[in-house]
Amino acid sequence: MANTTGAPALAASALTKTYRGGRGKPSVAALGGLSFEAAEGTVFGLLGPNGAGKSTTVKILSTLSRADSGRAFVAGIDVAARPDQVRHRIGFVAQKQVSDPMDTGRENLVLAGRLQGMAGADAKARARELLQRFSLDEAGDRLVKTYSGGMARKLDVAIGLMHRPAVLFLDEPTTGLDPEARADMWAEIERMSAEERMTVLLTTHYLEEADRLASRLAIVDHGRVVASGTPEELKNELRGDAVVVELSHEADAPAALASIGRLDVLREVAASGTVLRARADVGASALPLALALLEEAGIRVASATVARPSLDDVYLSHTGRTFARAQGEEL
Ligand SMILES: Nc1ncnc2c1ncn2[C@@H]1O[C@H](COP(=O)(O)OP(=O)(O)OP(=O)(O)O)[C@@H](O)[C@H]1O
Repeated sequence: MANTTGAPALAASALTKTYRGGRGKPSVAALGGLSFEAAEGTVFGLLGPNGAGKSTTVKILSTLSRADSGRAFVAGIDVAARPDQVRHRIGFVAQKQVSDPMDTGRENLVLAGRLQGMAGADAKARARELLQRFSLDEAGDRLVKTYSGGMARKLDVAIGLMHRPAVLFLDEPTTGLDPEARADMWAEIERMSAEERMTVLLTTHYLEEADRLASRLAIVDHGRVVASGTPEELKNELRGDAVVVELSHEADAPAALASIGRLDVLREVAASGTVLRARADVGASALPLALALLEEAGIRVASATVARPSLDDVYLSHTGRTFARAQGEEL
């Protein structure tokens, strides 16, 4: 279903949402004025640690939940005012498995198509096409309970695609998959977005996944977008190289910070556990100076690297903490 309005495929504007506690539990402010726009035909990534507010945003955009304030649009249609119109245009692949393990893959697909109002022959043809596309054609007539985790996840994505949605929501599509199944899913998502010419909203807490798949992304932290752009733009915002030094002992971190903090070739020096991070215009010449100072102070170093900025550095520069640490805080 093409979007002929010229509006962005997806738009969220100043969304807020607080989950009321009840029974003595405190309220949780999940979204605190979240805004972004995604252009038609692109993969847009919402990247953030667990609890950042990604799923809440997806639920609001896909009409499953209502915002307390702010507005959300799919293909220019207000999701709160016209949820039925929005539902026809979207596919939603939730974190939990939706397929019935006691049916075959093909039966699951055909049923999903019929529930979406497709005629029987059309649903069967589309099921055949999607089983082939996701390399599930040989497994298509087996019960889903015999599928691997990666196969079941691909079937869930295919179910979301049955009615040819204009926008597909993929909520954490590779969580729980092993590295091989994850790489396979990435290749499928890339192929799918190219072939189906759909807009995909991908939520993920994997930096590598966002970097690889999203043409644009918004980094979400505590219910707000803290940075957005293409992965390259976000990384280019950070001038210079990342210098990373891992200490042998976390107890040395304060002394190490004080020591290398004196170097004026280093900026944004920060410690997180045993890891010290800083930025330098020329990392390769700043690193030996830093190591010399640490040695002078009697501080043992486990490893040291110089790298081009990563999305982790972008996250750190906007939130003051590393992605891994933010992830840990929420678990
Ligand atoms: N139904 C609910 N009731 C109460 N609190 C909720 C509910 N759903 C989410 N929350 C809270 O709202 C905040 C945002 O959660 P949300 O699921 O949107 O984050 P997320 O970024 O998608 O994380 P995850 O990757 O773990 O799903 C979290 O603090 C979470 O605990």
